[in-house]
Amino acid sequence: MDSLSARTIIGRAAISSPALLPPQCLKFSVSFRSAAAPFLGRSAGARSAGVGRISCAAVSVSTPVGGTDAAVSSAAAAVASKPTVLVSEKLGEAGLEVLRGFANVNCEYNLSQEELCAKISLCDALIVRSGTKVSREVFEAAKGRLKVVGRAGVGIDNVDLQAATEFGCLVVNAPTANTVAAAEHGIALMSAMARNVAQADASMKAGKWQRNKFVGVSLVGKTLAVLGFGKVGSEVARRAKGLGMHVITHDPYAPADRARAIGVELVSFDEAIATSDFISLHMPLTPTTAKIFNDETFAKVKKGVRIVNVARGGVIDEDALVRALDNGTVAQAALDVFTEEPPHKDSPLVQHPNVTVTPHLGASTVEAQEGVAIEIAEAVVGALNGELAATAVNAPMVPAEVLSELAPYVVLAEKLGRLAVQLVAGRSGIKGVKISYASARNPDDLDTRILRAMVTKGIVEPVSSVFVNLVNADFTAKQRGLRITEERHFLHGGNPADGAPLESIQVHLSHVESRFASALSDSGEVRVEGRVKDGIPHLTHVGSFAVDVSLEGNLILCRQVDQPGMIGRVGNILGDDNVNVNYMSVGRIGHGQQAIMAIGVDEEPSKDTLSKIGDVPAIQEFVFLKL
Ligand SMILES: NC(=O)c1ccc[n+]([C@@H]2O[C@H](COP(=O)([O-])OP(=O)(O)OC[C@H]3O[C@@H](n4cnc5c(N)ncnc54)[C@H](O)[C@@H]3O)[C@@H](O)[C@H]2O)c1
Ligand SMILES: O=C(O)[C@H](O)COP(=O)(O)O
Repeated sequence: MDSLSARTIIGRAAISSPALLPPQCLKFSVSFRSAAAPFLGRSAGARSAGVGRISCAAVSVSTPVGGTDAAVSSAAAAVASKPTVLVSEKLGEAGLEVLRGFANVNCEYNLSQEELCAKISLCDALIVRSGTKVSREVFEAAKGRLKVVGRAGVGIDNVDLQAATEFGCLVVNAPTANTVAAAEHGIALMSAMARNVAQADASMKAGKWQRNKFVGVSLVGKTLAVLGFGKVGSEVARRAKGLGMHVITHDPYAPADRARAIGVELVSFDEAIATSDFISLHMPLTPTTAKIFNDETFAKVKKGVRIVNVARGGVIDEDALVRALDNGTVAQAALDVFTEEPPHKDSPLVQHPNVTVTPHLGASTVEAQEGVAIEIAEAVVGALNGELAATAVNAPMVPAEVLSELAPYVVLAEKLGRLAVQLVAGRSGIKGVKISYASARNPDDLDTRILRAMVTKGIVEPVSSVFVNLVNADFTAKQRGLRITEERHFLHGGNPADGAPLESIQVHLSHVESRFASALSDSGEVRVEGRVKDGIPHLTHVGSFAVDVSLEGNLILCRQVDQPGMIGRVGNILGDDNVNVNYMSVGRIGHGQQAIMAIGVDEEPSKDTLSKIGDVPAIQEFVFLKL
């Protein structure tokens, strides 16, 4: 019988029958449902470690042959006071040591989904890598006991965050410790691909000596496009420069000076893919980057390009890549990640002679795994102790009454952040963010932490793999070089007791270029303002223009010369594409002068429909924004 499938009772140890076990190793299991306070609470006895030997197999205690009942129950009490952590994938020893100093640790690898569900209600924390699916069923099966899921790595696409939040379970990750390992693997794959190392190795092991067949290409002097200039991408760029490559990068949200600092030029996506000999992918998998490499993109690359992917399989349409390899558009590919992992063994991509593959090894170095293990173990222990986790990825913590009052403003703040970031032109980068709140409340009575966090979330999430909440918002902003300032405008004359907590929120992004020039204020910053009307967030200003559109669905902003018939023309174009308009407003400078039309739409218009809107002669500029 293993320790986690043993009978559980709350608050005291349930000792399994000695008759079923060797007398030297009595096993028992306990539940800590009461040990964790509301937010993962502080478990008082958790640090007072043990009587007896507590092994990696969690709640396993040895007692000498003939040990007294008192000794057994004393050991039981010590174990009962510790939380239980299930580690479901291989974790570095140093991290296990940190965990063992605090908790009963159970390492059980390769669990099926059913086995994981069967054990989880006996665990306070679960630590995984990318191979364990922490689905809604797992949270349901935990029956409220699971307090923390620790992801020993960056990507948390294998954890159902929505379910975690619903079940009050904090999710933490280890975002930095495997950066260098991933970058090194990218460089290793690029070099191995260019020199046919894997193919030549297989050929020799098959008894052949094919020197002419495996002539490679050189890296020196070649152009490498790094797509995604975050933690891993910038380390790849640095290393590639050391190999004598000309490195360019595309990252719509990376500050230009960070790229300049290491001698890398920021270019547009089309320029990057059209001019490079090698492409290395380092962006997160988001709705925008999903299948960003597809038939259309491959048609624009330099013929014979070589592609490396150590990011996420889903950023490439794998069928399109096979076609591009077959017709020579792409000469070679080196892939560490796949849409489905593991991929089918007969996958035409994996079996393609011009493709080099590794089974998601980017983070798999001894050093990275030790680093990740320590990082995640400390985060999990801190969280079980009720401390704020800097790498938390879900679960905002705000008193219920504050949350309920601010609820519609929380939505407004996130949507304003989302709008603002989408209005920024590709290459200008974002550094300064100013949030202005107008309110009749005494500034001391207004807790804006969650609003600031939500603006940060709106700005960061659409463009990265980072998940932002109240816990990690400031940390994330700082890490990404965002300087967020807040300003409060006290509205005299209002009655704070009767009124809403806020009149309006403005988000300003300074020193950026905009995709929609009208979003720039007189002082040259992207500016959007919103209010809550009847509980619904509305956009009320874009740049210097007043508009009024509810922030639901998606948004089209058009600047045009004020003239009759514009609403009808654009409405008809959208109607022809079955796109439902849910809200529309026009704000203008003066009669017959410039005006801005803000159109809320339920569906996403096709490219063709958007270009028809752009073709309306009176429309000077327009932009489609996802809320
Ligand atoms: N293979 C592995 O084992 C392994 C290891 C570590 C990380 N990863 C993956 O690598 C990726 C990058 O990780 P990171 O830690 O550098 O993340 P990061 O958040 O530091 O960097 C991602 C960068 O991509 C940029 N970006 C977002 N949308 C983009 C777009 N449309 N085009 C170009 N750039 C865009 C962001 O601005 C950001 O700078 C993630 O997908 C991560 O899961 C894989
Ligand atoms: O997102 C990550 O950190 C990497 O993809 C590594 O995943 P792994 O921990 O399963 O190796």
